[in-house]
Amino acid sequence: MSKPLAISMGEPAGIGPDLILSLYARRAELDLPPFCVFGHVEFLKARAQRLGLSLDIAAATPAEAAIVFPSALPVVPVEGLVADHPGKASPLAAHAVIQSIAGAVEAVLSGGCRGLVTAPISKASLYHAGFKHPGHTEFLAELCARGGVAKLPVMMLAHGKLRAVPVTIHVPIKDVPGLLTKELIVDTGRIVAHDFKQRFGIANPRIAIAGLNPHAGEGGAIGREDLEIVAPAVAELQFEGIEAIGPLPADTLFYPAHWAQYDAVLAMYHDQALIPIKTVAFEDAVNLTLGLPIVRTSPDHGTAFDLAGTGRGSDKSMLAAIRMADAMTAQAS
Ligand SMILES: NC(=O)c1ccc[n+]([C@@H]2O[C@H](COP(=O)([O-])OP(=O)(O)OC[C@H]3O[C@@H](n4cnc5c(N)ncnc54)[C@H](O)[C@@H]3O)[C@@H](O)[C@H]2O)c1
Ligand SMILES: N[C@H](C(=O)O)[C@H](O)COP(=O)(O)O
Repeated sequence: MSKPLAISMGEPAGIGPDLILSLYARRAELDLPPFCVFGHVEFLKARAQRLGLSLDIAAATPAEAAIVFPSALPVVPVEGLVADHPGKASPLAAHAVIQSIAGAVEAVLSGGCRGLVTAPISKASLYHAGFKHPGHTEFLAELCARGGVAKLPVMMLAHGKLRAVPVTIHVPIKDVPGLLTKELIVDTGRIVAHDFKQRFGIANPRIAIAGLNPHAGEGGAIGREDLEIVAPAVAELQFEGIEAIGPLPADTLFYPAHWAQYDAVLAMYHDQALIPIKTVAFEDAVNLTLGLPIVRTSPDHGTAFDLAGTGRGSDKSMLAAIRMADAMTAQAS
């Protein structure tokens, strides 16, 4: 019997539980691999009823999940309070949201599950409850840390061959130039090269590296970071044998004939990477974390509070996240 994927339930007031339930309802038609949700049985039953989905939902351990999956949605119970109030996020749910992620990660690290798919969290609600991490990406690095030392987590959004990696992630835009260092770009490029080889079978990925400033600084006339930080990082990666190209002007990097020459684009900040891919592939792109000892995928969208509990949200990106995690961990099933 194959090992299940672990799915964290995400923000209970958001769209994540809806997508998990609607995909589970179509498991046979979609030929889905077995998965278990780290969450609350009663909450998921209430949401399924609200959505008009007639499903069996049962508490299970990861070891039982693959057997239970054909007849009932397996739920690994987590601690904490969760109520079915779509669109109305409460910091009271934060403990359960965090326990869901932590439990799912532990199940993958211990070998009970083969990969992690996370449903969207409400970052503002978690911050309000004292959560210290900017998002999943950074929290996962801490959960996977060995010997107290967390590795650099790398965010990548992917749709087909279009893959974009922000070097700085969840930070204020005013802080980006100060946080951008040659070492950070080189470390990110190394992790991308390593994980492409290990997880995607691409031995020598071509990595385009965007400039920070308009026109990649125009020879230093429009900001010096491209000359003094990005270009030396590209040179260092090339010296190490990694096919890095740049700094390239970011505004023209994402027209199809351009990015299609590369396996990944390293962008200097969050929106430089995410706007192009969410613009062309919002319903289909997947968010992955590289640099971890586990496979983690997620849909590319957030909690969509305006759609939670309505059944009108698209489950395509969540489906793509499950399929990608399944494909990346097939050998472990
Ligand atoms: N992986 C994650 O955990 C993750 C990812 C992105 C955003 N977020 C969080 O989600 C919250 C809301 O963020 P936001 O409003 O910027 O982005 P959002 O993606 O939740 O919503 C943006 C717009 O896209 C629509 N949308 C989102 N998902 C959809 C779907 N599946 N089908 C149809 N339409 C959909 C929404 O209705 C809304 O109009 C924030 O707290 C943010 O931090 C979490
Ligand atoms: N930056 C991501 C996005 O907009 O899609 C999102 O915030 C998710 O980040 P985490 O996976 O770190 O929660």
